[in-house]
Amino acid sequence: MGNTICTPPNRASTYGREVDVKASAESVHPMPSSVAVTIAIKAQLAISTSIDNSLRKEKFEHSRRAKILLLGGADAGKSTILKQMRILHMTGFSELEMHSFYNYLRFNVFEIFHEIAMGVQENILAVSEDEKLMIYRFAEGISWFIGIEDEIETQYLLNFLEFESVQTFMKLHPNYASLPDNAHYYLPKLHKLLAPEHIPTAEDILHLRIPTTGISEINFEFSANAIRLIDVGGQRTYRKKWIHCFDGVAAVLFVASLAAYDQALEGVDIDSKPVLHRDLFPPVQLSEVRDSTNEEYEKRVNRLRDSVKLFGEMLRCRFLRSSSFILFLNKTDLFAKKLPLSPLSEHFSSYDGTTNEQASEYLKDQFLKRKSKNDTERTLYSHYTCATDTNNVEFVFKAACDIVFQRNLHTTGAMKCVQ
Ligand SMILES: Nc1nc2c(ncn2[C@@H]2O[C@H](COP(=O)(O)OP(=O)(O)OP(=O)(O)O)[C@@H](O)[C@H]2O)c(=O)[nH]1
Ligand SMILES: [Mg+2]
Repeated sequence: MGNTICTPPNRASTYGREVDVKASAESVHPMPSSVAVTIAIKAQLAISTSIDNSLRKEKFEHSRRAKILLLGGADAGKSTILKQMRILHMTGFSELEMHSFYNYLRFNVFEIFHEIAMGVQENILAVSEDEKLMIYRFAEGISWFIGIEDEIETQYLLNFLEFESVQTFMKLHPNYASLPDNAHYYLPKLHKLLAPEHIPTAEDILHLRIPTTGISEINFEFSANAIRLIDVGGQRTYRKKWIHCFDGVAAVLFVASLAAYDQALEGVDIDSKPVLHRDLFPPVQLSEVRDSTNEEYEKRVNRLRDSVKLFGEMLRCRFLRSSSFILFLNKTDLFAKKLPLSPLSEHFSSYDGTTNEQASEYLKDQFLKRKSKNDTERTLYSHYTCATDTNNVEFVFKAACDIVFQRNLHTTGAMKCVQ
């Protein structure tokens, strides 16, 4: 995904060049071997000095950069924030990248339809035989689509949305818990998105769901500060890699999705080939999560509880003790949409509020109270964010940087509430 990763100069290839210099010098001007050796040693020394200088320069560049780490559970919005930084403070996406995102976009659309098909199968009984067959196929996964021409495939996709059962389901469950969050953005503009000539726009790319599996970083300048922003994969299997980034961290931006309060951890935890992966591990069904009264079970499967727990673990991590912690309570747009239809009290039994603001404050408290009483040195800051909204991210990132760089602490607007 075109992340800028700084790699040190390649010593092997440079040494390779040294051999060439020696060989070509000898072939053009044959000379006594002792003179040739002296020249070769001098050339080698010059190359070595130049490598050392560039390594020193790079080390200096890195050391003057503030290292900011994006942490948080899967699907929280970390990579979306990194993409926003590329749009805001770098050159955005190249045309080539824009093109390459088209296939991801189609995958994401399949993923949405797969989830809808699973929901229809479970909740809607009376459908015609034709519809039943198609819904069964989409619920099955993507494999039967392989080999079908793009045009026919697009027709299948567009027809699917017209099915009465699908429309009824979407009306009854517009915020079905395992429906991917980007469904609200992609579904209304499906005709346009699936057209073969369509080149994904920056907004389309911001809504893509591509789980991060490794560690990526970008370097950029912001308000006279040099920043090194690092993004990691939030799925549990990838968290063991995080430790490699914990050295010299100026700040942790911990991203948590507020909209995850009714989502099951296992159900939404997907791999880079989401549909195929789900064939092997079917999602935890919505009814299972809702009906659960066992707190231990809820803890195990609720995505937001997992995020709260993870936040506590990061706060206690000894390598991050001197890092600032800024909590991004993300996906405020989806949270506001789903709250009236999926009450918070059904998932967090101690919640007894009624408004959007009370619900978001309650969830914020769940995070903030994870800070140990002995941790008196650090102040926790939090923001409500919508990572797909470029203006909002620009604002909160600036506020976060003010905190990180110890400036304008009193005017950051931290703890801003959801509107
Ligand atoms: N509507 C909405 N969608 C969001 C928001 N933030 C992120 N998303 C979407 O949520 C999905 C997941 O976002 P990512 O940025 O890939 O999540 P991540 O934290 O990097 O996930 P991992 O790489 O698995 O750790 C994408 O489809 C994003 O477009 C938000 O504030 N609002
Ligand atoms: Mg990511």
